[in-house]
Amino acid sequence: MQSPRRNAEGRPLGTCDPSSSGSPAHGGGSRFEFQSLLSSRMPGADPTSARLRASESPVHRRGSFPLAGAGSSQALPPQLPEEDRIDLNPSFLDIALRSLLAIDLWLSKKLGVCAGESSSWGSMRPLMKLLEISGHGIPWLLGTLYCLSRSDSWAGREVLMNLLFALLLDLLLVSLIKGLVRRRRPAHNQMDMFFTISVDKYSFPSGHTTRAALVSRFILNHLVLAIPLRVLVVLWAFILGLSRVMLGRHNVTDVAFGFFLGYMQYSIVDYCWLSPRTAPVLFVLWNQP
Ligand SMILES: CC(C)=CCC/C(C)=C/COP(=O)(O)O
Repeated sequence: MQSPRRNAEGRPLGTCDPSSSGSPAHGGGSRFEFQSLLSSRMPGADPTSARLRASESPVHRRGSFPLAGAGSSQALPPQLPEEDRIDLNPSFLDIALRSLLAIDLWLSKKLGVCAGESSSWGSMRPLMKLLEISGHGIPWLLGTLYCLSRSDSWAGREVLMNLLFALLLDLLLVSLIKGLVRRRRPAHNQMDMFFTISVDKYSFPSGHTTRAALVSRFILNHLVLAIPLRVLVVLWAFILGLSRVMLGRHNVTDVAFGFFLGYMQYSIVDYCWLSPRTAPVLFVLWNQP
């Protein structure tokens, strides 16, 4: 007759010491059999596979599986780095943020209909890229500098000087936040943007969107425009933001925060408004009509 299989302490599997035998508290019956099967291997018999099992199990990741330490401190699984552990007790805020992130990724993928030539709206891609150029920093900076050099009125120079300040502030803040947050662009994005700087490999926030919100608020406040043109300016900013997601350049939250940041940046510019009275040096330097 075949002899029963034994655990590391020499006890046949399916039995245990008298103090724990059959007690539900100690996991009697078949559950005990499972436990003794584990313990027959774990405490020193095969430390390598014990460690492997420990790292595979989410319970072991918490370092709280009772059998792991049974009888020997050597058998305790190694503590994993914090980021590798599964948090079994997340806070409400944690759950809310993770859900928002999941919705953001899902929606951004769904809306990324011009992300490639073969995408469902791939034929619209050239139009979206035209919109992209309309919100790029280079044409706005060069255009403002050109107008500043051609302006022959104090009022015009003051407005353009502040637009230049706004554009530079925007570049600075967006680069700073992109460098701090370091959120990668969506996986479906093709990195074929014209003239980017190093932080532009990151996506949060959308620089085109901050510029669109900032510039459109600036224009609405400092240019006298007919109503249809004012509507056009707002539409341009909105469609430019949307096109960032459609092109696959950004997630929805990058664009939403971009609108918010651009809007707030205008408030900063308005608060620090440069004029011949507040910044005389700047205006004297540019006083060559
Ligand atoms: C180098 C200059 C002057 C501007 C860079 C403009 C640019 C490529 C920004 C990235 O925008 P998104 O964050 O919307 O992709």
